[in-house]
Amino acid sequence: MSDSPRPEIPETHKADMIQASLKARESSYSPYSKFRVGAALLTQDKKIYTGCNIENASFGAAICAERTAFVKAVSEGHREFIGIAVATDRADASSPCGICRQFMREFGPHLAVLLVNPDGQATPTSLAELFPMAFSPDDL
Ligand SMILES: O=c1ccn([C@H]2C[C@H](O)[C@@H](CO)O2)c(=O)[nH]1
Repeated sequence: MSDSPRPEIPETHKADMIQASLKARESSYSPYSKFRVGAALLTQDKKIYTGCNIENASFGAAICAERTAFVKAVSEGHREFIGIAVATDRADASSPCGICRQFMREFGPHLAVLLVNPDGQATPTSLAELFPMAFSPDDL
């Protein structure tokens, strides 16, 4: 692990990111788990892409909110990101799954992560903290 300071979402965008993640959560298609997740991803040039989890009758075909947001942003030409806010219905918030951590790591280790609860309270962390010693493009 590196000793570099934790990356942060700029104060100018924090409230918008929190609100965008909570709003994206409302689009969650989660009839099976009933676990709603919304994500808001901030690109280097300060655009916000949102995503929600989208489940499927073939359970393994579900996609998480974080990856939905990344897929939308990358497919619009973005490759560099500042941070992501992730909102769930849990009062103590919850943390991105392992597949999403790997997916996010592809686009760099310096990602700020905000874990948002339904009241909009946000716990700051980072991808480096959530996913130390990751397998990354540098390994290939
Ligand atoms: O980081 C995560 C973890 C889970 N989910 C979704 C997948 C599934 O629809 C539901 C329950 O696992 O939550 C996300 O969107 N992001």
